[in-house]
Amino acid sequence: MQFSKGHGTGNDFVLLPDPDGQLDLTPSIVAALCDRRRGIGADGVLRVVRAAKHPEAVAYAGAAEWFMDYWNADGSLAEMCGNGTRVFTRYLISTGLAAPVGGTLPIVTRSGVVRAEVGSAEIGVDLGAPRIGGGGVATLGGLTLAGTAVDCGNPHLVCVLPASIDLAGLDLARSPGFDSALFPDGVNVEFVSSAPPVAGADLHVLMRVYERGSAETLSCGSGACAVAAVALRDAGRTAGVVAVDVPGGRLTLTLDEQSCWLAGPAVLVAHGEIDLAALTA
Ligand SMILES: N[C@@H](CCC[C@H](N)C(=O)O)C(=O)O
Repeated sequence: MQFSKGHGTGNDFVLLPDPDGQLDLTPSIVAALCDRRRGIGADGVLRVVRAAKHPEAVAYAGAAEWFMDYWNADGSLAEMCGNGTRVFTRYLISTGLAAPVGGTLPIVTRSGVVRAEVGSAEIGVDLGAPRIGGGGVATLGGLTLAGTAVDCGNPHLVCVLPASIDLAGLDLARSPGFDSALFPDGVNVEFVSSAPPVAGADLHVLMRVYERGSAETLSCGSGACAVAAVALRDAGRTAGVVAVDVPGGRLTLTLDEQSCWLAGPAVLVAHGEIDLAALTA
């Protein structure tokens, strides 16, 4: 089976072209593909399938041709993947499967249709306005950290660290604890600290994330949207540009009441063939 490998600020994906929805993709195949020793290795899988050919996307086939069928590294499904939509767009354009019209390309996700905007190096995507919810807590080692629930299509808990806690020193080798009554389907947990001002942004923060289904990753686009929304709220603003530095690079978030543009690099690094039978043997 053909595959490509790509990443957005180090959040990496295996892309599987399956335009007619014929591949019987299973959680165990996804987990094997994402295995960094026995498989290709990735934070998730993006199956590239026509919306008209996938039962979860067919209702949107009039609005967008392609469905990003996103799977986490552990084989679970997620509603949204911000960096995934940007890498998916790069793949569609570079393979000639789609071309932007007026610079934009619509993509179907489990969370509805998002609009990607294609620049030469960067790809931006409008994930829609994040919905800020109530408070929650994350536990990590001996720490109990206050957070804010944010819905970006998928669930997030944004924990802004007190100045006394060093972001780089957090041990994210294991999942943080969270309130499963508040997040019955699990949650992506972001840890945030402030950073000195940078040109072109109203606010600048540092972020690490422990992703539902993928453990700690170098970047999370929807997580960066959630973090930017909380940073703007805490600054008493409803709109603005937030630079979010993740271990894999910089994402730029531009928010107003209606939209959240997530922009950053999206690159394809490999194309090849994988033996699915050997992978799961
Ligand atoms: N890395 C992604 C988010 C992927 C899905 C997430 N792990 C979940 O289960 O919700 C991003 O860039 O948004």
